[in-house]
Amino acid sequence: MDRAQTAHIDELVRVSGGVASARDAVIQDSWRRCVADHKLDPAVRREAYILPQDRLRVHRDAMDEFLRMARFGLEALYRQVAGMGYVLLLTDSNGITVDFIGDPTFDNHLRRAGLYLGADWNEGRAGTCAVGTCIATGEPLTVHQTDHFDATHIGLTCTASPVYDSGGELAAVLDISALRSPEPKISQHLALQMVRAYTHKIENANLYNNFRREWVVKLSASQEFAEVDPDVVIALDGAGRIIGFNHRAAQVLLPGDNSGAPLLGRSFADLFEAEVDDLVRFVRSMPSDQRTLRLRRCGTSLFAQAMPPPAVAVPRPRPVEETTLPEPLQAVSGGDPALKSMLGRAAKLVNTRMSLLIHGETGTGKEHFAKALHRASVRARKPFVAVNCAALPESLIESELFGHEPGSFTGAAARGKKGLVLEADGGTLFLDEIGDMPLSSQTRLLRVLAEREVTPVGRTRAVSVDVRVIAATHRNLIDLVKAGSFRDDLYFRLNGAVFTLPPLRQRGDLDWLIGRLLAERVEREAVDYALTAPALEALRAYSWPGNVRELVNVLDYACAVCEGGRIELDDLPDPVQRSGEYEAWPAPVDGDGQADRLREALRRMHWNVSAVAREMGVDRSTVHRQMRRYGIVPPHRE
Ligand SMILES: Nc1ncnc2c1ncn2[C@@H]1O[C@H](COP(=O)(O)OP(=O)(O)OP(=O)(O)O)[C@@H](O)[C@H]1O
Repeated sequence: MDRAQTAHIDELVRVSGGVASARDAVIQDSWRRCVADHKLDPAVRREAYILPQDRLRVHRDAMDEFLRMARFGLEALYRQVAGMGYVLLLTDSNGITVDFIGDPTFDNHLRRAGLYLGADWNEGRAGTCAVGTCIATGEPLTVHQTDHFDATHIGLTCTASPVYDSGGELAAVLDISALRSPEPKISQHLALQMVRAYTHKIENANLYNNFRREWVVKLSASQEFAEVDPDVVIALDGAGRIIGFNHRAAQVLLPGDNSGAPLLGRSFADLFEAEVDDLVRFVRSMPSDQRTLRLRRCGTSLFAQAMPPPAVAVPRPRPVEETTLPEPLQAVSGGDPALKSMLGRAAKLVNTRMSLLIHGETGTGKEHFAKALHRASVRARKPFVAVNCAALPESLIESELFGHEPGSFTGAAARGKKGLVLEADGGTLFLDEIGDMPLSSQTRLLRVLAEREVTPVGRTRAVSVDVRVIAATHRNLIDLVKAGSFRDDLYFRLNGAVFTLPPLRQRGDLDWLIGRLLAERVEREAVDYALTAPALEALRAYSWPGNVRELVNVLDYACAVCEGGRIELDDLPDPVQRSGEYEAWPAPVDGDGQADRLREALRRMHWNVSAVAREMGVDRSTVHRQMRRYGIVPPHRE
C-alpha cells in the first residue's frame, strides 16, 4: 500500500467517526453509510468485482429493449469524450455494468480498475463511487480520486447521472470515468454537464419509443427548443391522463404541489390551464409562436409541441382473385379444401417480412411445408436452416443459434462459431418445436425478430442479419404462455400468420398423397410400384396417428417387402392390415373409456393377455403396456 492510500484510509476513519471535513457533504454522507450501513472496512482494499458472463447476461436481458434504445446515445456521448481519455459505462439500477464503451488498447488496465462490462459498482460492494452513490442518492455527481471510499480506486475520476424510466423509477446509471485526471475536482465540471445532458436525451428517447402510439407533449421555456430538445416531456392516454414522463417533468410540474398525488395518472387539465382537447387545435391551426401552455400551479407559460398518435391505417379489402400457387406450394396438397385455402393465404404472405407459425400434430409435414414456403419465396436461392429446439441442450442453444466468440465459455470452439441464425442470413430459419425453447433464448430470439440483429455469446456488439423465421410446434402456445414458459410478446410476434396443418385422417387428398409418394419411389428405384385394391382400402381405413411420416414409413416398408412392385394387403405392416379391426379399438390416447374397455376384455378372456391381444389385433407387449399405463393389475397379483 502506498503513502497516498494510507493517508486516505486515515482520513476515512476520521470522517466516518464524525470529524469535520472539507469534502462535499454527499461524499461524507456516503463514507459514513459505507461504514455504518454497508459495514465496509476502510482499511480493506477490494479488487473490482466483474460478474461472470452468464449472470451478466441475465442483467442485460432484463433491460434488453432499453439497452438497444440507449446505445445510440451512448455512442454519441462517447464520440464527444473519447479523446479526453474517458470510458463510458451504463449500469442497471443495481449498479451492474450492462454496457460499456472504452478504448480496447487499455483493456487490461480498465478491467482491473472495474471500468468494464459486468463490473459491480453498487455502493454496498464497491464503497463510495459515482455509480453506487448516484443510485443511493438519486442525483448526478462526480466522485473524484480520493472521494472514493476504497483505496484501490483513488486514482479514478467518475461522473454519473441517473436515468429514470417513463414511470419515474430509476432504470439505469450513465457514467463516464477516466483512469487519470487533473487533481482539482472542478476539472470534471464539464463532464458532469455532459452526462446530465445525455441522460436527459436517453430518457426522452425511451419515452418516445414507449409511447409511439399516444399523445406526446414536449415543453420548454424556449420556443425553438420545445421541438428539438424539450425540458419536459409527457405522454397522455386518450382520456388526457399522464401515462409517461421524463425526470424533469416531475421536477417542473410537481414542486409546490402539496396534494401528494403522483404524476402518473394525473389529468392534463389538473396540471395545465387547458383541456386535453385543445391539443388537437394546437397541432392543426395554432402558429408555433403561440403554442404555449400555462402551468396551473404557478402561472408560468411554457412553449409546447404536441405529437398526436399516428393515424391508424384502415386496411383496404383486396380484390378477390384466384391466386395461382407457386409450384412448391402446389406440391403440398392434392386439393384438400382446408389445405387449399391455407395455401392461398400462404402464397400471399410468402415474400413479406412477417414471421410465420406452423401448427400441427407430429408428422403432419410442418417442416415439409416450411421448405415449400422457402422455395416459393425470393429467398429460395439462400439457405434454409432447420433447428430442432427440443433437441438442443439448453446450455448450448444460445451459442448454437446466435454463435459465439472464440473461447467465450468453457467448451466453446476455439475459432468461435457463426451460429445458425447467421448461417441462415438471406434465407429462412426454421425453428421446429419452438414451444420447447428456454425462456432466455426466447428473449434473444425476440430481439432477432424485432431488430433483425444477433449478438453472439461473448460479444457486446450486435450483428445485423436478414432472416425469415418460420416456427413450428405441435403444442398449444397459448397454454405455454399462461403457464409462464413462453413469452407472450414472442407469441404475439409469431402468431401474426398461423398455419394449421390438418392431421392426415382428416385430409381429403389421401389418395393423391399415396400416388405422389409412390411415384417418387418409382422414379427413384425404377420399379413400377402399384397397390392392389385391398391394400389401398386398408390404407384408406387406417387412422394414421403418425400422420404423413407414418404413411411414408408404411410405403417404404411395403415397397421393400413386396414382390415385383405389386403391393398386396399382406405387404403392409400389421396394424395397417388390420385397420378395420384396429379402428374398432379406440385410439390409445382415449383415457378412461379405453381403460374400462381393456379391463372388460381382460375379464371376459379370464386375464389371458394373448387372447386379448389377438382380439385387439395388437401384440402382447402393447396390451401389457396399456395395462401398466392404466394401472390394471390381474386379480391374482393384487
Ligand atoms: N405433402 C407432402 N408430400 C410428400 N411428403 C411429405 C408431405 N408432407 C410431409 N411429408 C413427409 O412426411 C415426413 C414428415 O414430415 P415433416 O418432418 O415435415 O413433419 P413435421 O410435422 O415437421 O414433424 P414433427 O412434428 O415430428 O417435427 C417427411 O418425410 C416429409 O418429407
